[in-house]
Amino acid sequence: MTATLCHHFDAGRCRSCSWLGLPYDAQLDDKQRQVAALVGTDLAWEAPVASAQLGFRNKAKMVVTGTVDEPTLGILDAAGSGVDLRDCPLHTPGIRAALPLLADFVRTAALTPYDVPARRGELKHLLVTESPDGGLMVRFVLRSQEPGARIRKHLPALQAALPAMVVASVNLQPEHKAVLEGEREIVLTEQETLLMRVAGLDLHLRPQSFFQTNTVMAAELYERARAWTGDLAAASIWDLYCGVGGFALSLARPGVAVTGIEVSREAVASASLTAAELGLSDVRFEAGDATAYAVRAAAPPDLVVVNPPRRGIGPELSGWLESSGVEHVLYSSCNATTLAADLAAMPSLRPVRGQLLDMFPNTGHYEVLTLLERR
Ligand SMILES: C[S@@+](CC[C@H](N)C(=O)[O-])C[C@H]1O[C@@H](n2cnc3c(N)ncnc32)[C@H](O)[C@@H]1O
Repeated sequence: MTATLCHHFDAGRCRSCSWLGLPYDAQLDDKQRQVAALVGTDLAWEAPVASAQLGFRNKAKMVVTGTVDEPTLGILDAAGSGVDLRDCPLHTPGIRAALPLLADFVRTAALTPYDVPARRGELKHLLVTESPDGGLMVRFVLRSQEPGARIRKHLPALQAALPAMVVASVNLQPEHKAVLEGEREIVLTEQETLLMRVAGLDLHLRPQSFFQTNTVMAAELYERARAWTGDLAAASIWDLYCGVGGFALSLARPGVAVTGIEVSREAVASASLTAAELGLSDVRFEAGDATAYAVRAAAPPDLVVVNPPRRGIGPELSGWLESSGVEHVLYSSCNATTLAADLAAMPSLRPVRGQLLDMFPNTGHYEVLTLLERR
């Protein structure tokens, strides 16, 4: 077999990048064919936006296994054993440089890796996010607070070795189940948010808030949202599933009422902080369910942006959009199959413009932005 860009893939240790064996141009062509087949061929498709094939992933979600002296940072294989992927080439350079130092910290602070079958140990995951300017947010997902004092004690030494780490926190995930993180977060640093400079905005990101995993593609997405909707003369905009407010804040203009709705309170707090810093008094964010907000609203806005998780917006919200009278919808989707199902439930809203953005190179996944117009 021809060598790919990743020695873990070639050795069969990690197959997460299942398309790595395909040349990058062929990956993009296949994705474009697939999205056109699902969403339609009678709209104006713009050329796909290519990503860097490596070094693009701004978030590492490392399962920690092994022992205190020899921790493994990576994934679990089919047999449940840890596979060390601390040099995964998808991660941004700052994350790659930080992971060996964090492995050293596991030893120094004596953080026993969690042993899934034995249900013993403390440190479950290390979650690391890098901002475009090289700042790092490091989160220790623990079973209990037991190692908390040791983390605090040794944190100054870690900060000295890793000055890019501007936010550090502990997340408590006491349950024995396959979820990445729990509800309780304890921020250990004075700084509580990572500043993500994207598309000319300084977006605050608190722990427990979603951010697009490919910062360059996120910027492309928000810039397109601005360009595609700039001449729609919308006086009111909703950004449903708004996260830390990337779309809402990109579309904010004096005199335009923008409302962002998002289920994560931490993301809403992040977005509200950015809006306040920018002095945007017409922009507000609210924690809640996107569908519930829409169906209870007194009147629909002129433009709705939706950017749901992989499951899509579902029949209730698409049914509401169909009958709402909303003139334009900007739908950003990471799953063209659920996008196609949602579009089928909104026959009065016709896709007029579409573009694939390669948020997830080397896999079959991608982001697709579509502008829908009422017929
Ligand atoms: C794909 S992310 C998009 C975030 C944001 N638009 C961005 O550009 O970063 C989907 C977001 O939907 C939120 N979410 C999930 N279910 C939700 C619901 N029922 N109502 C509102 N927000 C929800 C998630 O917390 C997440 O922040």
